[in-house]
Amino acid sequence: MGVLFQVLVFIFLGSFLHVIGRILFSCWISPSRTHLKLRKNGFGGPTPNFPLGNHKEIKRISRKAAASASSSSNNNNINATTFSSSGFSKISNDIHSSVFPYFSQWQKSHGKVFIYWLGTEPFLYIADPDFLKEMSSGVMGKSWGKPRVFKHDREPMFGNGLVMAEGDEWVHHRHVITPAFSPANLKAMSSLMVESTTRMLDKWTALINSGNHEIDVEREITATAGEIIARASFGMSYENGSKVFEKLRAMQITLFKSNRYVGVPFSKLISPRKTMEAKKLGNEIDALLSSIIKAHKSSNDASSQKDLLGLLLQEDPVNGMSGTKMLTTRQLVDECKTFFFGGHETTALALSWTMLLLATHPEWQNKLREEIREVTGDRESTDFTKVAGLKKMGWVMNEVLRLYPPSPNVQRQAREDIQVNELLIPNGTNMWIDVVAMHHDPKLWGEDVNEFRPERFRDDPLYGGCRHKMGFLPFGFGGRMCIGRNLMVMEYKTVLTLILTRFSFSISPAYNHSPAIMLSLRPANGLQLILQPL
Ligand code: HEM
Repeated sequence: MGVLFQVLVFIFLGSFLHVIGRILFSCWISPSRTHLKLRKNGFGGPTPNFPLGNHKEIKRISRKAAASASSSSNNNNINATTFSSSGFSKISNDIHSSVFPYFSQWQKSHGKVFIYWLGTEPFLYIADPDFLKEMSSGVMGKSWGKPRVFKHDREPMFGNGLVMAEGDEWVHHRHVITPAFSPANLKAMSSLMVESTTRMLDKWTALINSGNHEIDVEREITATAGEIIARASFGMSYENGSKVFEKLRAMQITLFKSNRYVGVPFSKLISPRKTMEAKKLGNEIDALLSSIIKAHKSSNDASSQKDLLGLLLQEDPVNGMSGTKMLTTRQLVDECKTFFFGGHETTALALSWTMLLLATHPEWQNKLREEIREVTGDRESTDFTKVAGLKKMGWVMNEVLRLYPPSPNVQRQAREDIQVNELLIPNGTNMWIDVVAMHHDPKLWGEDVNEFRPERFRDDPLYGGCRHKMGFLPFGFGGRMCIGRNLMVMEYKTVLTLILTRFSFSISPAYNHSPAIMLSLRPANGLQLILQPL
């Protein structure tokens, strides 16, 4: 008995010490090593504290910025929307210091490349396109990882879908999914886009006819983009699409609206209710999507073969494998979540910010209407190829993506040591690429950087005259660049064409200009516009 007891105590103590050792290694020794190697390169940064890293400072600076924004707003100052007696309104597009106040402040003392800490995870902050180019030039898409700390945090939302997959698994998924975005497949989705948008616009007309001219267009467009992605990508009915959409939205709010301590060990225990809630929503969404996939597999409906899910389930013509073998049901569920989320919110935000900027620049509303008339020939035409040829609309789109990039940052984690000239970025380094900072950098864009000037893209349609090719990254960079960008462009042009041919719009006095980050860059209080039928 005595010996058995001693053995049990020994095993218990051994396991306990093993667990403590592992925690110490992953929370302290390994990140400190990475940090030391990075410091050796001469990178500076704010001083971290164990175990919160720079979270405290981030919160303090954010609180201060919010307080000063609210007092400026009361004084009709920097971020406020201002109205003159004629009703003309003006907004400030100088948003970096309000959406990322801590980065903006740290940049002043530490430059455009520095180290900061989220909990026990060191991050290399990058807002220098030259450094980014040097760092990424020799690295293939499949060699980049995504920060494990975010994967963990966002697991209920994306699972291990394409956004999060790595290595050979990422190559396989990207290879299977890419053909689904071919021009022919996109064309087939175009009529669904027109249908869903027309339904939304008919609702707007009904609201206006009942005397309500003020509409929160962000809410409306987000719901419609959700419907479009649900129908076009997965052949979901409007009802099923709405169910998934509502649950994903609830999960996003649960995960990203509250104060979070990403990277802090055991941080999920700080708010167990939220963690449980996100997990429960995640399971419900998975169950719903599994049943949709099952129904899809047994469906003989020809139209369901053409949507994204249908294409993923089709036979591989070369290897004769069915999609079920190409991707497992678990993988399909994760891809559905990834596309549903990544595919509607970003596009809806691009359209919403466009509505805001066009509301404050009525001359551009007119220019676009004129172009639509010239290119499409008649008011109601949304012909896929004609809409694709709307050049000025393309400039407007790029300028909006520059000023208000829906994906405000891009992340990477090194999966091998990376040499940048004489510097070494060690394997495991997390990277945070600040897209908002680069898109608002006067050194890259000139002194008019915060002005809405779509004509920047007239002579340089890809980079808008940016002084560095890596300075304009609305869709990311390299092999991991957004797979849905062509779908987005088509949806953007189709929806905007339909809106502009039916309505003119201006900002409502109810609108409060507060761009904020909730994973994406969004208007914190919706986007209220006053609409007039044409
Ligand atoms: C305005 C609209 C959009 C914006 C601003 C946007 C932006 C981005 C960005 C910044 C990335 C990360 C790229 C990187 O890491 O280098 C990305 C990746 C991705 N996007 Fe988009 N996106 C948009 C629309 C869409 C649409 C419509 C879909 C799908 C229907 C989509 C699906 C994806 C997927 C699956 C990835 C992961 C690609 C990979 O890692 O291989 N996105 N997007």
